[in-house]
Parts: sequence; structure tokens; C-alpha cells
Amino acid sequence: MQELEEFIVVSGKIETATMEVSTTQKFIGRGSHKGKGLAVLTSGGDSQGMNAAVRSVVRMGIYLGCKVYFIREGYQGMVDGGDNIEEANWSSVSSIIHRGGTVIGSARCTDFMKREGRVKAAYNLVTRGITNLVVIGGDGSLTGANLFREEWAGLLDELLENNKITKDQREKYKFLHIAGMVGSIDNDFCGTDMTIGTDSALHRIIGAIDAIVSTAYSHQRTFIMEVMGRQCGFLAVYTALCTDATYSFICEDPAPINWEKKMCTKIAEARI
Ligand SMILES: Nc1ncnc2c1ncn2[C@@H]1O[C@H](COP(=O)(O)OP(=O)(O)OP(=O)(O)O)[C@@H](O)[C@H]1O
Ligand SMILES: O=P(O)(O)OC[C@H]1O[C@](O)(CO)[C@@H](O)[C@@H]1O
Repeated sequence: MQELEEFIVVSGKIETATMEVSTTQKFIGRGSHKGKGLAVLTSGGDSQGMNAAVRSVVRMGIYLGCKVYFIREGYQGMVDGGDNIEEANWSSVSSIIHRGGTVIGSARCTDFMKREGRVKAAYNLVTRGITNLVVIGGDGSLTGANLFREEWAGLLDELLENNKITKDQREKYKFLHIAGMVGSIDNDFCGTDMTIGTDSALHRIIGAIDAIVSTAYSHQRTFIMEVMGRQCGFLAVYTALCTDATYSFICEDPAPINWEKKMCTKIAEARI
């Protein structure tokens, strides 16, 4: 271990800090995974930042020497195969970092919820030599990814039994490696401080509310804003705090029976 002195800016002042850095740190070498098949997909609700994540995966994969593929339209593209699985190159991810949504498409896919669909997806990966998969999506997408990884050996056995793949393919592609990146505006994934897209979603919501608030004050009106979040009240709570909302509803804390009266009292108080 070696001691390093660094300058860190804290509240505008320059202070000296000392930290220990391992001198044996290893970096993944260029071309160190040459020839491996790596695919990336985005799944579930789209979120700002998915494109930046896709770009990083593609460029890092190319740097490592992998054959990198886009899977379009989330799990649906993986189940359907064909043109949905397309080789990517360095320039396929140029000029996408600032764009909203996901350039490779996303979907909610019922076929992948069934084993039959996952068998088809496994076939589409194996026949392209893909055994490394990056899934960018929310809790549902990553639950699906984990299930797919757990079932992988069984899925290949089924393909072999039905003569869809050869014994060599069964052996060569016996391991599926999965990496999940939590892309969801909902911020509902444990162990992740803030999921990809949450901050941008909040930013948009606050911008919209700031614009509406001027009308609310000018005309003594009350506006009800519905924000996204499915089963997670994170966006609603942070919006309520940041905009000083008079009342908020979140699914984790259902409204009391007499909420109408309480809310009207609060609104009346806020107008005095
Ligand atoms: N238990 C599961 N088994 C297999 N696949 C699943 C499972 N749950 C979800 N999926 C797959 O992942 C897709 C996306 O899941 P879901 O609609 O829950 O969105 P999400 O990934 O949670 O994203 P968001 O947070 O943006 O809603 C589903 O349409 C389905 O294809
Ligand atoms: O219209 P759908 O497909 O149900 O998706 C809406 C949901 O997806 C999300 O945008 C992302 O999960 C949620 O915030 C929202 O409630």
C-alpha cells in the first residue's frame, strides 16, 4: 500500500487529505475478452440515462474485444430474434448520450414471463454465441434476468433434447453471465441509492410544477399533480418535499378515511 496526498475541494476551500491506494490495482486489459459474445438490452419503462448506459456497455465491450450486440425492444427482441438482435459498433452509439428514452427500444414482454419464451430467447443467444448479457431495467426486468440465469442450464438441455442446438453448443455456452444496471425512474431497487433516470424524472416534475404554481397562486387554484412511480412513492414524496405541496398521497401510506376533510383544512390554511 502506498500513501497518496490529494487535494479535495470542500465547500470552496482547498484542504489536504490523505488516502491509501493499493499499488496492485488491476485494470481489465484491452482485448482481454476477445471473441466473446456480449448483448445489451433495455427493458421496462424507459428512463433518461439508459442511452448513456448502453453506450458504455457497447464501447467497453468493444474495448475488451467482444462481439457486441444490441437487442431491440427488450425481452421481446430476445424472444423474437431475427433483426432484433443486431451487431453494434463504436459509431452505433455516437450522439446518443444526451437523448431521452432508449435508442434500442424497450417493452414489457409477456412472452418472456413464460418458460416457452425463455427457451426461444436462449436459442437466439446460443446460436449467436452470446453468453454475456447486460440488462438495463427495473426490478421486474432484473428479476426476469435472474430467473433466466438460474434456468439457463435447463433451457439448453431442452434445446439439445429437441435437436435445436448441438452437444458442442451445449458445452461451449454452458454458462450465462448477466450484469444488471438499474434503469428505472421509480427508484424502487434495494441497494441502489438512486436508479438511472430518477434524478432526471424529478427534475422534469419539479420544472412542470414550478410552471403551474404561478397560475395556482395567481388564481387561488389548487392543482392535483399525478406523478409516476407504480408501487413506489419515492417520486411523489420528493416532489411533495421539493415543491412544498399541501397534501400528498403515496401507495405505501394509504390515505386515512377522512382524508377529504383533512386535505380541505390544509388547503384553507395554506391560503391564509
Ligand atoms: N418474474 C419475472 N419473470 C420473468 N420475466 C419478468 C419477470 N418480471 C418481469 N419480467 C420481464 O421484465 C419486463 C419488465 O418488467 P416490469 O414491467 O416489471 O418493468 P421494470 O423492469 O420493473 O421497469 P420499471 O421500473 O421501469 O417499471 C416484463 O415485461 C417481463 O418481460
Ligand atoms: O403504463 P405502464 O406500462 O403501466 O407504465 C407506467 C409505469 O412505468 C413506470 O414509468 C416505470 O416503472 C412507472 O413509473 C409507471 O407507473
